[in-house]
Amino acid sequence: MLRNPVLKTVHTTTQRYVTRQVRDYSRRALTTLAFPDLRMETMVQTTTKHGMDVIHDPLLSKGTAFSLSERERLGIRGLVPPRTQEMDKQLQRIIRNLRECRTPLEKFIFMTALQDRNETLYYRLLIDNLEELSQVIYTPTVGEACQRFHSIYRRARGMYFSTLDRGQMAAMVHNWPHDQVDVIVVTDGSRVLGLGDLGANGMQIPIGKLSLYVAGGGIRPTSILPVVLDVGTNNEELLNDPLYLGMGHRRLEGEEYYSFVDEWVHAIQNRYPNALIQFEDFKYPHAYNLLHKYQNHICCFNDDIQSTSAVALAGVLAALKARGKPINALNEERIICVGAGSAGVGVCEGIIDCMVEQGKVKSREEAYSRIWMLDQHGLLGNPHIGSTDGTTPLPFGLGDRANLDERQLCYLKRDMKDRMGLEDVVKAIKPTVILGLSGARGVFTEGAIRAMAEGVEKPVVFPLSNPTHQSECSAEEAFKWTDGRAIFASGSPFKDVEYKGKIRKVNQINNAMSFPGLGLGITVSRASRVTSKMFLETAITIANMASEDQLKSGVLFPGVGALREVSKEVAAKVCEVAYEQGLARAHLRQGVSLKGVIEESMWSPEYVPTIRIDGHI
Ligand SMILES: NC(=O)C1=CN([C@@H]2O[C@H](COP(=O)(O)OP(=O)(O)OC[C@H]3O[C@@H](n4cnc5c(N)ncnc54)[C@H](OP(=O)(O)O)[C@@H]3O)[C@@H](O)[C@H]2O)C=CC1
Ligand SMILES: CC(=O)C(=O)O
Ligand SMILES: [Mg+2]
Repeated sequence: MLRNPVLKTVHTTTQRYVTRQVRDYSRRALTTLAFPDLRMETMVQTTTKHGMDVIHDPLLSKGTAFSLSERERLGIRGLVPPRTQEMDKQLQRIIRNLRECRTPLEKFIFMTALQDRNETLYYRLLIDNLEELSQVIYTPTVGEACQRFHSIYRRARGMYFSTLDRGQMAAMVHNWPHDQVDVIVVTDGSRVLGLGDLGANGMQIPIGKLSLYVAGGGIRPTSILPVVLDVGTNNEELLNDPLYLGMGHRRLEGEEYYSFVDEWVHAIQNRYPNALIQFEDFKYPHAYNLLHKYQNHICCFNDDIQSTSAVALAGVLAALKARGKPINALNEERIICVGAGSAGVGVCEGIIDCMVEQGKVKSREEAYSRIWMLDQHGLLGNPHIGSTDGTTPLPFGLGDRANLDERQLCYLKRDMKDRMGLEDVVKAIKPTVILGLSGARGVFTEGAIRAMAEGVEKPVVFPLSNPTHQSECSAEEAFKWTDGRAIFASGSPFKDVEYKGKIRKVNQINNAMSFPGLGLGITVSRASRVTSKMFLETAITIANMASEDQLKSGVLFPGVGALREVSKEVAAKVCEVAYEQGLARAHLRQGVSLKGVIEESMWSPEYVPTIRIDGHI
């Protein structure tokens, strides 16, 4: 009889399926530690494949590392070079070849080819060189890879649902070859990083994000699913490019759009009811509308809104600590946010939630008064100031600000002139923190940052837009304009800067620091929903990870190189919240250490000692 509560609750399916799960080497740790009833010490993976099919399956292939007896058993004797070479030798060769690639895009193509040949080796290489290679498979290079997707396309990965597939999605989801999917990243490609509408080319984003789930969060490579919802594109260049691989029509909008997404959500829910769905790079306001539509009904979140908010809040809290202030003094900050879209509003909502939670503001309205928000027209201010009748009380006519929605209107400053430029806003309010989520290169001007630096000893300057060339300012500019005093973080990596003979530390604030841990925590606890408390606690967890010495030197929290460590901490906190909020469906035995379970649950890229054909001994 099956007594594993996770398998019992989650997979109300056949004995054959459950047995396959338990035999899966990569789940061994989870079932062993959390659920000793199902202790399986097997080191064997079975397959129905044979010969070349084994070698060409990236999830099975060991390349040159197949042992002689395995080669015999799997019918691949003579199909690979004779000398058995273990992973360390393979890594040496791969790294040598990778270093010979001349451009970041060549490295990207090289990494993709490796992933297509041998996923175990791909993830080993990625984990061992996470800081360097995250810049290849993720931001900034992934941006160029998306722009060039239709030119560099080689091999299928992930699933596409297009307008050709209306009415077919429920059947189509069964084309995906894996019965268990834990994490899905889905985009409609409408706002890819700061690069705009890239249509179906956006597929590289879910693929890159999911690689980080595996490498940084220990999610199994067989349990991830990258998805593009191809609802068309409004990108003229792509529409006119004969090599473009997506649908050649303009984007669906309105009811047609939302019913398309709804069909997909239902189809996915039907096949993978427990999978975590991450909405990624949907343009504003679709991003918010979809989040609000689904967040209380399925296990989902929006990465740009929510996990960006967690990691940006972590950065701001850690910056308070670096300035010697307690983290519950957030309400004393004066914050400018340049960008009033999904990420800008999402990040500011997270800051507001935190101020309210800290109890130092009397109301949510008071918290809003601490944040000044700008969009591409300038400050969200009072359109009546400066007119002949500057005293007309709002909301009687917002003029051409009427397009702002209720989320953005909360930040509107009735006592300040609408559309003030950044430098004027800085001079008027003397900010302590400036956040960039605009996707617009260079909007943190020299004048604005210099003016900010006059009013605060340690200005917190976070240009968070991606990829690098869309950043609101560079690290070098920020340190130069603040005379080296900035506490700096960017969305894509910059190198540390030497200014006046001293190394100034650059931090990376990217949602990649939070979503792998979140996904791990959700998967281990089998939480049914993702809640705002999970993001708040994620932020506090990350904010508390740097040592005093690191904070003093300008390091706010560990970098991408330490992502697995960060993910363990985040996952433990997310699990804790899931149990506290009654959302967890995996039963933990009394006395079991949560961190221990999480650590043992993390998939690690090692070749399974023995691969065998199903049914053979
Ligand atoms: N570091 C990280 O982890 C993350 C970074 N990001 C980055 O944030 C950026 C924005 O993403 P997102 O919010 O989803 O995009 P949206 O398109 O939803 O929002 C962009 C916002 O920026 C405003 N904007 C555009 N140009 C300017 C300008 N010149 N000056 C001031 N504001 C401007 C827009 O104003 P208007 O509405 O008037 O057009 C809009 O409010 C992207 O570059 C993305 O890469 C996003 C998520 C995570
Ligand atoms: C990092 C990320 O999700 C973005 O720039 O959109
Ligand atoms: Mg994104």
